[in-house]
Amino acid sequence: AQNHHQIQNPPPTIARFQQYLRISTAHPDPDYVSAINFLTNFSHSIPFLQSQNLYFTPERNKPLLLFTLPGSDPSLPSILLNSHLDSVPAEPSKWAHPPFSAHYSSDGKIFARGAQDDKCIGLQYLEAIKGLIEEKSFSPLRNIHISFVPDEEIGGFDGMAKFATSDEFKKLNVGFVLDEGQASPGDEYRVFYADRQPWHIVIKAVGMPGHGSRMFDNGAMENLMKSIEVITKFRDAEFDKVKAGLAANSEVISMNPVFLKAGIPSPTGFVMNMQPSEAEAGFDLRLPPTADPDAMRRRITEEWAPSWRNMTVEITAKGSLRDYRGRPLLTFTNDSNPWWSVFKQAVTSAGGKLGKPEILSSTTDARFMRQLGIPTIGFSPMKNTPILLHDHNEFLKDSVYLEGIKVYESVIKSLSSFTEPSSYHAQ
Ligand SMILES: CSCC[C@H](NC=O)C(=O)O
Ligand SMILES: [Zn+2]
Ligand SMILES: [Zn+2]
Repeated sequence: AQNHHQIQNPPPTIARFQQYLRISTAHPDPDYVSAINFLTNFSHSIPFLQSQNLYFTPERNKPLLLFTLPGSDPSLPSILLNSHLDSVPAEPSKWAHPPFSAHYSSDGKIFARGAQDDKCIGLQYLEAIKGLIEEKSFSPLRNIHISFVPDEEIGGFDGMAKFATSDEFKKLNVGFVLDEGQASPGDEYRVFYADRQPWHIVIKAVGMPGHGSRMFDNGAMENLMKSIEVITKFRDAEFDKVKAGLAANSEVISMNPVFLKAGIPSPTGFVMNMQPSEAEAGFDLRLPPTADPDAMRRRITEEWAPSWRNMTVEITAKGSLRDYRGRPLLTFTNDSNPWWSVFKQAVTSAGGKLGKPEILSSTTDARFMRQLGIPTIGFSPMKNTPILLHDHNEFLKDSVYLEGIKVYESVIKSLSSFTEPSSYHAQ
């Protein structure tokens, strides 16, 4: 039985989280303006915090909100805390509570699209800064920037991609970035040092059309089905490594069909006795940061879409696999990266434990900062929480949310006040 009791008088911190969650920034029609107004209003209660809106599209319909808390030594590289404003859509009829109602159940769960991905972290950054300033013992050395960016869920091309390559961004002199991670069902927080790189692949087959009763070679459907067989073998081999415990999901190459398009339409569906002369399939492929992209391209063109079988393929890499120096897009999580050590220590001293650093299965805006060579860690402090991003009934528990604010207070305090990477940068 579903719990329909709702907590009526939430504490202000939870009420603010609910308010942010009630603004629908779901695609395809995200209300960025209301989200930014809400965040800006809240920021007025935080002393010293400066804000600006940035626009990178000619229509100015995809605003980016940037807060800055000035440090006492602005010559040091700054830290950036990033979250995205947008969400994926939700199917309300499949949810126990409306996805934009932020229902607060009597067992402390806040249900909403975006509760985990990733409105929690955006507001937690601000709450942490507010908490630190109210304590009065907070005096950051470095500038702290907090960005709320549009369009992450659709690739970030009009959001973080444009911001990261802008003059405004360059002026921020960012030395270290925290971006979103994922919930952890266990006791340890998860932490991510790389994303996988998405490729969109569309394979097209052409072939002889003919009567549905005739058996002949080289029909478009037959050619596409042959490709799908080969691709399925590759997919199984990759997935078997995961099933055998030899690799994590995010350490292999994933390849999943996302659309099939063929057939001759008729008023009642498809013409059933004609073999079509064209057929098409789309795939979502994800490469771990150390994969060999050239070998992958060869495999696709030679084995999956061979021209001798009248096949063509379009491969669209949604970003790059290497940074501007030609190095894989990954952030070191060892002592060679002083930011990492400070971050880890700060989580620990707030009573948190970090799991083994992982590659993220999916793809975030972090890749645009790693592309610039800026160390970037994916981290959303949610432990003992089922992974519900992009799922029905996405929720976060109040206690987890509040504990996350404490973790960020510790992390922000440590990162903004340590000195070492000035020399690290200068060398
Ligand atoms: C083409 S980049 C797509 C980014 C997207 N991010 C979150 O889900 C993803 O599919 O991983
Ligand atoms: Zn996200
Ligand atoms: Zn997402």
